[in-house]
Amino acid sequence: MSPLPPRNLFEKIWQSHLVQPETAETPAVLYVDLHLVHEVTSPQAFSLLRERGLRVRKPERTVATMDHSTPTLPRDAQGRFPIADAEAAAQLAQLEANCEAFGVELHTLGSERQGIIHVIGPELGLTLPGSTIVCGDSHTSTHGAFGALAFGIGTSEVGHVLATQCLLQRKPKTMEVRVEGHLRPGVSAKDIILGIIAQIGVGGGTGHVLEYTGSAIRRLSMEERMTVCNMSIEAGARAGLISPDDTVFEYLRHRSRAPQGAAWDKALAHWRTLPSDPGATYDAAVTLDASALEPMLTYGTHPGMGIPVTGAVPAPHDLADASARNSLERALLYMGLKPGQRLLGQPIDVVFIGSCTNSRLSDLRAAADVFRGRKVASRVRVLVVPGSQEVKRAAEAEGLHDIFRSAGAEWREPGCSMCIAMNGDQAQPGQYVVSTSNRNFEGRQGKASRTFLASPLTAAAAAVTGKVSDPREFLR
Ligand SMILES: CC(C)[C@H](C(=O)O)[C@@H](O)C(=O)O
Ligand code: SF4
Repeated sequence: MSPLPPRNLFEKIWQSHLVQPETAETPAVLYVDLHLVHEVTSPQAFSLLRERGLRVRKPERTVATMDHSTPTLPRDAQGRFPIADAEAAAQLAQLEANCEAFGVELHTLGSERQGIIHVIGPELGLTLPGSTIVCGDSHTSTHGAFGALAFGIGTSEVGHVLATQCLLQRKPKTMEVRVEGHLRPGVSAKDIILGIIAQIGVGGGTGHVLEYTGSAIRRLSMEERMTVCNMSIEAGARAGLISPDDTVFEYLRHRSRAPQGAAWDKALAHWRTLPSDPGATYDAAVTLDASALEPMLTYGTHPGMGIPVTGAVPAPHDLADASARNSLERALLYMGLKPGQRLLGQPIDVVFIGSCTNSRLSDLRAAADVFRGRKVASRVRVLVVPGSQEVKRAAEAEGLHDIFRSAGAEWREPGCSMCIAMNGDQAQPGQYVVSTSNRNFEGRQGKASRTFLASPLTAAAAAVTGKVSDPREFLR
């Protein structure tokens, strides 16, 4: 008997969840282990079930939270949540009613485990290696950090999954993204992923599932791995994942919803079979040298427009391709930046530390290290928004909130907040925001606002100087 050909992690998960293979006419049918739900992309999906008289196929494999439209200010004197507008209020009320009617677990506003969906899934121990996870949200790729195959899906697919616990999907291709070498001080996981996207472009991963490999990835903590996988979608990829190892298993051990006792031992034995086999191949491959990376900053209006923070903005006339030249010209006009300009010293107005990319405890600690004993620059507004109630409690237990507040930053309640500005937390027209989130699209953080994406360290450095700064000058 000939041995099985080596398989990569994606192929193993795909094959073990395949209900029906794809044909020329129909996509594959894939079983979904975990369906995560939030208020923005679920209302129409639940309406679809109502119209058809369907129930949720597996409520026990469906978990919802409120995150996008939730206020990050506490209850007012009357005990009411300061919800931004009628639309936000309607979304939140609908999710509550839908979860109640369909028997879905909901982490409602103000409850103990509420937070950004991609922060609470891992925290609760719901995100497991080798599983398939979907959510009506593009940053579902975050869960790939655990060696799960995690897809962002659209609202109609949310309806399909609610009704059937299955997803129709064409088989993606695979791409190995190998990152070797040691990160230098002041360079973080966020800089790795901004570096990768700057290299391969916002379309570089299209049609592929990325598997991040290499010694630099192996050394990352669980939270850092989530930062990297989170932005896979910004490279155009269908998903991003990392073969699971002891870092993953140690993170999950004793999480409330992870398997316990004998079930844990059994799960662990299975998880150890998941990593890509030696000799496994991919449809494409790229490499990045972590030791050559510098702290990164985006200068434009998509996440691929990134440069080292010490670098100069590229000039449109240097680009041969007309459409690339046009898009750069447009981006620089929007951003109010000049070709060839250095970004160091560029004045900024707002700093946002939060989002499913960088709102976990280690992110807040990195920022707090810069703020400790320093003040936010005058006229700069700083919002620090933990990713979940659990992150908030943990940060407060070690006094991080005091550090932020003494520096002059606002310490908020958990949610998506100024990552997408759906809850009223927004920058003003023309303002420059250094943001630890994942998208710098036009108007995303407020009408006509301008976003520089960066790591928590780089964002905090800008907060205390009032301008784009090299975070390496603030290392202690
Ligand atoms: C609102 C939601 C559908 C959206 C997404 O899919 O990613 C949001 O989370 C975002 O980050 O832009
Ligand atoms: S934090 Fe931002 S990127 Fe993440 S789910 Fe919320 S809006 Fe989307």
